[in-house]
Amino acid sequence: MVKNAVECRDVVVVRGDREVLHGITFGLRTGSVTGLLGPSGCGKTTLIRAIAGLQAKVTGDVQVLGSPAGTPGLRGRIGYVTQEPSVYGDLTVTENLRFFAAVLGVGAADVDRVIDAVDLRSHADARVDRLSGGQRSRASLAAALLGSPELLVLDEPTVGLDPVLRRDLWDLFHRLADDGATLLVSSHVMDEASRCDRLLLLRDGDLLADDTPDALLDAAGAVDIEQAFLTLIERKARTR
Ligand SMILES: Nc1ncnc2c1ncn2[C@@H]1O[C@H](COP(=O)(O)OP(=O)(O)OP(=O)(O)O)[C@@H](O)[C@H]1O
Repeated sequence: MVKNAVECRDVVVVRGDREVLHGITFGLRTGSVTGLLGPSGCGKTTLIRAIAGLQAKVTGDVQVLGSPAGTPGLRGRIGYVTQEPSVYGDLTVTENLRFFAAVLGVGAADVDRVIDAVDLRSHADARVDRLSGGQRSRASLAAALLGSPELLVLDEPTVGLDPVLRRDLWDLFHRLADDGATLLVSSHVMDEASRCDRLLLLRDGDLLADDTPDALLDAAGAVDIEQAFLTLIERKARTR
């Protein structure tokens, strides 16, 4: 088994005529939940897309499950949830999942498993365009869970969810990691940080920190991750 599910080395990404990631290096340990945190526009989606193999103009090295990102054989081994719902509005939750299961060549039994995993059983027969925003994003997450991918890259999966659902989803992420999956979960909500095994703090395309939540708090002498983030920014500004 590869020890790190993802290895990024000196990753630079240009979008339009701007460099938006400036040389990012980190690894994601197999079987862990890593939070990718940082303010809007700092490059979280871009980094996730680079790992999913969907981002143009990437230089440096992005290794995913032992192969370069974007290698065709990786497709069925990665679950990627974008910020936009990736399910069809005019189909029910179950119809969507049966369709994606067929595309992936995954058995129908998996459809029931993922519906229960995201707690959508009561809306399994509802059309997706009649679901709330949070229910729709859970339907997208369910689609990404089909086939039990080894790596899950989730772009802000908990936006718009109430605290109980957010807690349930984080519990699900940890259960998946306990079963061996590796998860990278982006968020701009700093209070989600404590739920992660490890954190990547991104700012303006640079990696400010790569550590456990506790180690980050200790290093910054902070009581919460938001304060730790601000302390790290101030320290970085002083060393410039
Ligand atoms: N299609 C694009 N063309 C050019 N620049 C882009 C494009 N998409 C994003 N960018 C720029 O790349 C930078 C990083 O964007 P990205 O979407 O990765 O940030 P983010 O941290 O995910 O933000 P958010 O939390 O708001 O989703 C931003 O400055 C953004 O303006």
